[in-house]
This record gives sequence, structure tokens and C-alpha cells, in this order.
Amino acid sequence: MSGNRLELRHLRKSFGGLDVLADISLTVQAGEFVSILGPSGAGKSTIFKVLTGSVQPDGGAIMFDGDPLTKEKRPFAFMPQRDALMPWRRIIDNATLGLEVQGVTRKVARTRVAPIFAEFGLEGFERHYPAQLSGGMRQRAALLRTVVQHRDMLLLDEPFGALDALTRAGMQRWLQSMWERHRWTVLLVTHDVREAVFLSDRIYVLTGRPARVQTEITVPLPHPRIDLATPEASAVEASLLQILLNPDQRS
Ligand SMILES: Nc1ncnc2c1ncn2[C@@H]1O[C@H](COP(=O)(O)OP(=O)(O)OP(=O)(O)O)[C@@H](O)[C@H]1O
Repeated sequence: MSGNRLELRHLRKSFGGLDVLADISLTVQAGEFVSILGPSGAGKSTIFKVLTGSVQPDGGAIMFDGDPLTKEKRPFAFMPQRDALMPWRRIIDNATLGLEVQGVTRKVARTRVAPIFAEFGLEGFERHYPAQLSGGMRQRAALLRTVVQHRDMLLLDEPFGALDALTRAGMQRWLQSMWERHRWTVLLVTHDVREAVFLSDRIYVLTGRPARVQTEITVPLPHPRIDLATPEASAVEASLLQILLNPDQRS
């Protein structure tokens, strides 16, 4: 029995003749915030597609709490790259969507999600439509919809990629504080080095396609991470950039 919540063992995937994942092994422990950092097009989203079952791997194994992941076992709540809110549904009804898919009635789902709107900075916007919210608010609504599903683990695919730099920095701080309060188990995909350093306990750096795990680092910075302009944080960032920009040099 392993102590890992999630363990990927030598995952491989090709699409037609295109090798996308060459060899992906990684672990995530309960309550840990782990990021996958890699160049654009490396195959990061494909890892999530394999985890959520929309893509079948060609080889390797996925273990969850020590057992192979089965079709019946769905421990992940997935938040896609774009906020993917339905424009015709009010924010409260977007927030209930994941629960409704699980079979909860909309009425019951509403009573479950309503009390947490304030924590997500969305109080008073329950009856607004997505287009009436800022980009940051839409992402918070999408995250709310993800966490209320009460799955064992959150998969976040570049959740702030489409936001402007200032909003993104605010959202990273907010996500960090939320994680510290709730200690969700999180696997985040990003190509933003600073974001990975700011949020993660550990980071897996991927090579370009076909993706392999090039390096795994533990971020040696204490929580909460209020300031990223410290020499320690800058040194971690610099070494990650060095690895990403010089993929052939072993670190
Ligand atoms: N269903 C599919 N069929 C064919 N090719 C696919 C499929 N899904 C992904 N690919 C290809 O796999 C490669 C990796 O895509 P993926 O979206 O996983 O990369 P990524 O690292 O998440 O990229 P980005 O950082 O730009 O979002 C791309 O070349 C993409 O075209």
C-alpha cells in the first residue's frame, strides 16, 4: 500500500503518429499542492484528459489511494483552462452544474452552493450572468463549481492563463489562501514559472513533446508566501527557467 493519493506510473500516449506523453511518473500526497510545469504543447492537458477518462493511455498505470483507477472511481474535480461557464445560466446555476451532473437536484444544489459565495468573493452576484462578471470573478465561479463537488482531488488546468497579469496575481494570492484554509489536494498544470513557485509544494518539470518528467523539485519556501520578491523565491524561479530553457542539460 503506497501512501500516495495519486500515482502515475510511466504513462504513455500517442495520437496517431504523434507521441505526446513519452514517460510520465509522478505522485501527489493528500493535502499537497503539486504543479506540472512544461512548455506549451508538451502534453500537460493530455495528462488531465487521461486522468478524467476522456483519453485512454497507451501504457502505464494510474493509482489512487493505492489502487488502480477504475471507470467507476471518479475522484477528480476538473477545472478546464477556460472558465467554461454556460453564458445562459446565472452564476448560481453555473455553480450547481457539477452537482447536478452527479444527480443532485438544482434546488438542493443551490442550497449547498449559496453559503460559500461569500468565501469566493461572489456574494451578491448569484443572479448575474457570466458576461456581467469580470474575468477573475468568472474564474472564482468556475473554481467554486469545481470544489463543491467534494471530490478527493482538484485538477486545475491553467486556471488563470487567460487573465491579465494583475488579476492573475490577485487570483494566485486568493487561491493560496483558500488552499491554506481547506488543504485541498491539488494538481495544477501551468506554464507560468512564478505561479508554480508561488503556489506549489512540489513541481514536476516536463520536457517538450514527447513529454517526460525532466525534474522534480520541492519548493523550499514557507507558507504563507506573501512575497515572491525574496532572494530564495527568485533563486527557485531562476533554476526552473534554466531547466525549461536548457532541456538537454540535466539539473
Ligand atoms: N484528442 C487528440 N487528438 C489528436 N491530437 C491531440 C489530441 N489531444 C491533444 N493532441 C495533441 O497533443 C499535443 C499536446 O497537447 P496538450 O493540449 O496536452 O498540450 P499542453 O501542454 O496542455 O499545451 P498548452 O500548454 O499549449 O495548453 C498537441 O500537439 C495536440 O495537438
